[in-house]
Amino acid sequence: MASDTNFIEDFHWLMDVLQDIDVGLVILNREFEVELWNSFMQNHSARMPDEVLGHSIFELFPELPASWFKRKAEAVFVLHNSAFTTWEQRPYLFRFKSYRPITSIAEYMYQNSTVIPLTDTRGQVNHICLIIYDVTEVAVNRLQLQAANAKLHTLSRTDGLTGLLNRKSWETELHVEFRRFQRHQHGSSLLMFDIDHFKRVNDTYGHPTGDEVIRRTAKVVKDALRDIDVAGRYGGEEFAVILTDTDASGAKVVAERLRTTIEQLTITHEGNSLQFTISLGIAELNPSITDPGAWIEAADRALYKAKHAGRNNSVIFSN
Ligand SMILES: Nc1nc2c(ncn2[C@@H]2O[C@H](COP(=O)(O)OP(=O)(O)OP(=O)(O)O)[C@@H](O)[C@H]2O)c(=O)[nH]1
Repeated sequence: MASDTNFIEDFHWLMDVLQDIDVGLVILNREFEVELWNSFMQNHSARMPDEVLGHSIFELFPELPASWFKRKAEAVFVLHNSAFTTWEQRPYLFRFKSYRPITSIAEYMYQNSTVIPLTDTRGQVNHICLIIYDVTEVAVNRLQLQAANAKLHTLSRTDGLTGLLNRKSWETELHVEFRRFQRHQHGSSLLMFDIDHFKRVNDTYGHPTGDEVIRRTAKVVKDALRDIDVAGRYGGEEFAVILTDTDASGAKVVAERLRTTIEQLTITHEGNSLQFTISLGIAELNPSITDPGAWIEAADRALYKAKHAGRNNSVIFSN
């Protein structure tokens, strides 16, 4: 008799603990009807046990992917092994709102979950227990770190003033394009251009206006190019563009479009109003260009010719 009383007391204590524990506990039968619903589940779903007990979990929570969950649960019923799902595989099983203050960026509670088999006195598994862990803090920290790393990666590749690729990452792209040419021998051209008499812009209007001229030039480049073209800020007021699948005559069309757009641009900055021009050099890749450095040199030589021919024009490289 005493041991019966102890057993009942132990059982009640155990139930109290399970009710109040800070993880979600749900017991389901073979029909996926809820047989236990602890206070964690109650609080986060705002559904009382009498609303859920005896009802199918899929009818109660349509967001729970039924066929996926049944497959997972079936393995637990049959093999008697536990199954684990992380928030990275599925952010949540139950769409509970996230209330934690530090996690304002998480609208919903991120969850890990385990499904464990419940063996009866005959050694059979006719019930499973679904355990839900709130891992919102871990998930949000991880996601913030990933976002910060992605941002850092982008920042390390781009030029702060213009948002174009910086010289180092642009040169990496040039090497990639050069290797692609060696394999496929497709047409590919390099455009290098430089703002004419830029020193005068700085000297006349000041450095901030000079910076604005560089920024606006970069914007013209971004607006004028196709997504596959790769533009970079090569130096102070020098820009470089890889025009993929473009021969010299195609590159000349792009160059002239850039040149005339910039020629027609009027920049107004800090009370200054000014116009400016650019000079461009074009070099189409051909088998006599044996490395990326020689390709840049060819475009640079064409640019030099454009400068010496009076500026505000574009020149195609020829030996
Ligand atoms: N405002 C500003 N000026 C820069 C920046 N980077 C380089 N410069 C200036 O750009 C000027 C380049 O002058 P030069 O190389 O003599 O060429 P230029 O005056 O454009 O003359 P040409 O190229 O021969 O037409 C220098 O005065 C640099 O100080 C920058 O980020 N911002």
